[in-house]
Amino acid sequence: MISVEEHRATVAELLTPGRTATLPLAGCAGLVLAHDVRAGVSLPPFDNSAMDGFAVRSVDVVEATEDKPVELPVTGDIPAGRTDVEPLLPGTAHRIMTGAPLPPGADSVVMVERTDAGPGFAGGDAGRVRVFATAPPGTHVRRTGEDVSAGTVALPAGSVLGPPQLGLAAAVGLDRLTVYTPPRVLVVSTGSELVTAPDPLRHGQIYESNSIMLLAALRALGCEVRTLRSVADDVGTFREAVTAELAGVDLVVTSGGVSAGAYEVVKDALADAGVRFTKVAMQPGGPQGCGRWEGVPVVTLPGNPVSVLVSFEVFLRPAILAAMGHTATSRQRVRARLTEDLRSPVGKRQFRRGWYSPAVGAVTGEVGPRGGPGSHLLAAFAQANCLIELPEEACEVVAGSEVDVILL
Ligand SMILES: Nc1nc2c(c(=O)[nH]1)N[C@H]1C(S)=C(S)[C@@H](COP(=O)(O)OP(=O)(O)OC[C@H]3O[C@@H](n4cnc5c(N)ncnc54)[C@H](O)[C@@H]3O)O[C@H]1N2
Ligand code: MOO
Repeated sequence: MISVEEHRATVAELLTPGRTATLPLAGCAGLVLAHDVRAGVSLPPFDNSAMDGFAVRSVDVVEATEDKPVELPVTGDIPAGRTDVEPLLPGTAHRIMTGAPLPPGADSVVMVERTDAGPGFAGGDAGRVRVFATAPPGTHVRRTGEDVSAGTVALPAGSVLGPPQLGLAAAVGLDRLTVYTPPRVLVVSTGSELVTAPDPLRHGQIYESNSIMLLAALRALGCEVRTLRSVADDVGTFREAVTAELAGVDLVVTSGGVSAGAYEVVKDALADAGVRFTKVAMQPGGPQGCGRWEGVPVVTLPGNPVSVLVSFEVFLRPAILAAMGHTATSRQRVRARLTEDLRSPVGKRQFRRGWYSPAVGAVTGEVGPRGGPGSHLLAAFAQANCLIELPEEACEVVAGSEVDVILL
């Protein structure tokens, strides 16, 4: 029997390093940047106005007050996007809009509300403006390079490309980025008892559910997923079905057929072909395997539905995130007070499904189990928002004690 950490490390090794690709920005959301990205332009690229108003020389309005406004002739109009801005002569003002380039000679902006033009430039005399307030140098001016300087690293390698990171890439003039691409995964559910809905069930058959769980979990990480939903417990059939789908696949994930029975199709097909089968000291998810088959990484999960999803959380999710360049690969963990007594097998780490209620003020959060330890209890998992992790040495954990909780 190997430890959770040993198997986690073996699975992680199998999946690194990740592939990279240069993709249009729209295809990069949620992915991780593979190289440093330097800004091709400064942000802002030019000194510009932060307000709708009038570009002035600060010295010209140094005496302006509500009672004694300074009146200036308006000799220019600068909407955003204007590229041929004339210099501002001393003793004059230019109408200027937010984002428009500051005219040479101007060093500040008076917002329109501080003039007789008023909001929307609806009032006053279009040829002249009365300014009611001073505008010391730099007032409402957004300086060139204040946000990013051209040539500097705007986004370091390893950045997770969420909305602000992608916005920044676009703002510095990039249309594509080199990112770690998510693995393309083939999910294979094995079991001669499996039927896919809406076909009718005969006694002894069950509806196949593992592949959709794995598909959802993998897609949530950004993976491309294909599924084989019910491959019979026959070595020849299994090999043929999987081989036919292997082209372009970076990872095969199977469920079922790995324990100690007589029809363990995954074990029988792959044990002599490069996949190592082991027992991990955990519950659920004890029987596990991983290795390469025809050069493609394969991770074999036990068939019980809860075991599948717990195994995904414990082994596959961190390994896939790491292969995608993420450094934060763990779920958020918290300590919480247990609301019920729990029993756990000594020598195995137990992952119980639970419901976590967050801390309120100084009181620690609470967690209660959802369903028993059985790895067939999928309905209970569907009511859970966390896993309660009970260590190998735990045996009886009494209500009120603090336990580790993994937030899903
Ligand atoms: N003698 C022993 N028996 C078992 C052991 C053991 O150590 N010694 N381990 C038990 C544990 S723990 C697990 S977990 C299971 C794992 O068995 P397999 O990986 O071989 O899985 P199967 O037998 O194929 O299936 C187990 C269970 O899950 C259902 N199943 C399978 N695939 C699906 C699917 N795609 N959708 C829905 N349900 C599925 C299947 O019908 C079985 O009920 O072995 C224990 N036995
Ligand atoms: O190891 Mo099994 O996954 O307990 O049901």
